[in-house]
This record gives sequence, C-alpha cells and structure tokens, in this order.
Amino acid sequence: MSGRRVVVFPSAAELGPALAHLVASRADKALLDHGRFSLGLSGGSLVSMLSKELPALPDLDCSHWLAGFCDERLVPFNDGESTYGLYKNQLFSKINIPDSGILAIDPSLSVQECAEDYARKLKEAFPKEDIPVFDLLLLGMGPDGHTCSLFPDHPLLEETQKIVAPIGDSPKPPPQRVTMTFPMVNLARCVVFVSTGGSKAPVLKQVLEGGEGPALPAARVVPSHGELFWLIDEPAAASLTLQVERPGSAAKL
Ligand SMILES: O=C(O)[C@H](O)[C@@H](O)[C@H](O)[C@H](O)COP(=O)(O)O
Repeated sequence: MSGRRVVVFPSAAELGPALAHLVASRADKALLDHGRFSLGLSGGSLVSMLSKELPALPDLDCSHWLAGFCDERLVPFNDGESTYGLYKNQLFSKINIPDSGILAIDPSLSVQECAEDYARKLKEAFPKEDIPVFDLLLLGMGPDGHTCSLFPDHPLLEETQKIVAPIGDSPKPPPQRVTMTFPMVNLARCVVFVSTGGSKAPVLKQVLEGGEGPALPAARVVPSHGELFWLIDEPAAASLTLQVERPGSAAKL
C-alpha cells in the first residue's frame, strides 16, 4: 500500500465534489496508462453522491469506462433494493458509459450461480489478469464495520480462492447477495471509502485506530500496491485522535 490517507471535510456536501474530482483524476490517469478506466461501485449514500457530482463535472467522458459492482443484492433490477437499478436510474442515464461497459449481475440466477456468472464476466473483462485489477473501487462502511457484503465474523472474510462470492445469510437484508472478496478488493490500484455522519464515529474510530478483537471487515481493506483513501466528514471524524488531512472543499486528491 502506498499509505492510507484520511481526509476530513466539513460536511458531506463538501466531500461530494472532492470525490468526483478524485474519480475523474484516477480516470484520466487510467485512460492515459491503459486506455480504459475500471470503476467498482457500491450502494448506500454513494449512489446519490455520485449521481449528483459526476454529471456536474465539465467534459466528463465516460466512453471508455468499465463500471462494475463491489457487491450487489440479489433482487430484480426494478426492485428498489437493486444497487444496479438505483445507479441506472440516477447516474447511468446522465453519463455516457456504454451499456457494454456496465458489468451487472444476472438476478434471475440462484445466488451461487449468480456469483459464478459475475466472476466469469469480470474475468472476461480483464483477460490479461488472473484476478481483475480495478483502477478504483468506491466503498461504503456500515455501522457494524461491514464493507461490500463482507460482514463481521462471517466465513467469507477468510475466502482466498474466489474473486466473487455468494452470500445467502447476509445479516443486513436482503439476505442474498454477491460480493467481491478481499483477494480482489486488495489488488485494486485505488480504494476510496466514503463515510459520513455522526452515527459512523464509533466504528470509524475502531476501524482506523484499532481496538480489541478481530479487525472489522473495513479495516481489512489494505490494498497491497494501491492507494487507500478514507473520505469522511467532521461528524464521522468526531472521535478520531489520529492525524488527518483537512484540505477544504476545493481539495484535489
Ligand atoms: O448493501 C448494502 O446494504 C449497503 O449498500 C451498505 O453496504 C452501505 O453501502 C453501507 O452501509 C454504507 O452506507 P452509507 O453509504 O449510507 O454510509
């Protein structure tokens, strides 16, 4: 890892534009380097933040983007719980990622088959790599410290073979999901967590500063060669004592 950066913004409203600039800058870098930008999306508040901020960037060209999902809920696309469905309605309709550049699950399959099918799609999209290396993964963290659909104390935390795994007993509904596993997450060139609001303060302290007991899932995201950012707001940072960056709203990360 090339060093973790914890960056604190006064509010979520000021974090949003900085996140969009970060996405755009890593996209530019990837396009120059290898002609394509691969982006892994997550649900939660990222959906509305990205849907507001990315289309607002001037001259954003997503025609060579590949968008996948760090995890997905096994529900039909027209179900309000579908992460793909939310992004389709709120973001994909506003930016020019080609349909062929969006890698979604097949929600008609069983959870086991769905994970295998999604892993196959990912491998086909990254033919030169044994394990797909995403340019950027955007992650959220639940109040229990979960990220993707990797939940505390779940056996999937120890998965070492599969790049995508099924989960049939998610403690957070809906119970059936597919998720990237740590072996793939930790190979990404850049991982960015976004976490805001005072309810996240206790778990952020535990994840970023450590504590007793096994590391929470979000703390186990440690890219082996890539960058790691935690973009948080002041309420979420309230309990932290570690050194953080406070770059202001015009931050270029
Ligand atoms: O799949 C899910 O159930 C959610 O997407 C969930 O994992 C969410 O990403 C986190 O709880 C962070 O949520 P916030 O972005 O709202 O903090």
